[in-house]
Amino acid sequence: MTATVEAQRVRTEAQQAVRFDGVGKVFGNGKQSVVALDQVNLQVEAGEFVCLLGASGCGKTTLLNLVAGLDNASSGTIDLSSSRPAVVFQEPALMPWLTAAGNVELPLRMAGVGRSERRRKAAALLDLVRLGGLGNKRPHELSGGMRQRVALARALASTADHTSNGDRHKPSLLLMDEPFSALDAITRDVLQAELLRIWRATGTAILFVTHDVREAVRLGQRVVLLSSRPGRVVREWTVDGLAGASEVSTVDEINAELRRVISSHAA
Ligand SMILES: Nc1ncnc2c1ncn2[C@@H]1O[C@H](COP(=O)(O)OP(=O)(O)OP(=O)(O)O)[C@@H](O)[C@H]1O
Repeated sequence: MTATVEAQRVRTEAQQAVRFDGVGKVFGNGKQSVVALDQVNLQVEAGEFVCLLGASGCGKTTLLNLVAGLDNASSGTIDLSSSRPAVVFQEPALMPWLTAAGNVELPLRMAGVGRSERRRKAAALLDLVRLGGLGNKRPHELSGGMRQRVALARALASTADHTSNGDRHKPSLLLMDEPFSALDAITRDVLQAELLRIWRATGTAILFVTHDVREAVRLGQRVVLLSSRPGRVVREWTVDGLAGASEVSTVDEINAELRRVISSHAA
């Protein structure tokens, strides 16, 4: 009986990667204060791919920072059931003095993974992002798209359940903050397809911030729209498996809603 309850508890925990209840974030005090987020309610299931969309300054990055533990919420609760989330930023932010493999190994080293295991895992992750054989290159020897692949492999190393500290039942969570927006259109298109392949291969949950409605609909299973400041969830769409005319009409609908949100803020 106890074992069943325990199994149920683990399963329930594993079904959600992160949950926000009434989350608010205020920067500063008094008249100078900025309410970045207000009463955000959102849940990302284990293994789910959610895209967060909103106008510039609506609090998307703030929200990711709260999940990543880079900042604290002013109100509400964030229930993080995943192993330590990893963030992929617009800029890959690799250590220039380390090789690609060295960059991927870094979070493994910090997690206390032994040397030979680190090497093995870093090589496997570089293979996963199709950089097998380039592990000895330094960041300046790689293209922008390749550097972002290394950053993705490093994030996967950081969030993967490779430790023996009891995180075994926890889902992994990847936070991505406009990771492809600095890339040219062709590279972006290729990396979007790669990210979908990697998401399916790893089963990690992804919370992906973007300004780009097409990107959100192409990648996400669910698209969540935040209002302009303060950011609050105004609407969401299930976009899993959309194609052809229904994909086009959903993109149009989300674009119209995004424009409405932006203009209501400007008014
Ligand atoms: N450290 C901070 N101190 C004060 N205000 C901040 C701070 N960080 C963010 N803000 C403000 O909070 C609001 C939300 O910022 P945030 O960067 O989260 O928006 P965003 O949706 O990610 O924007 P963008 O799409 O342009 O990157 C903005 O008005 C911003 O100026």
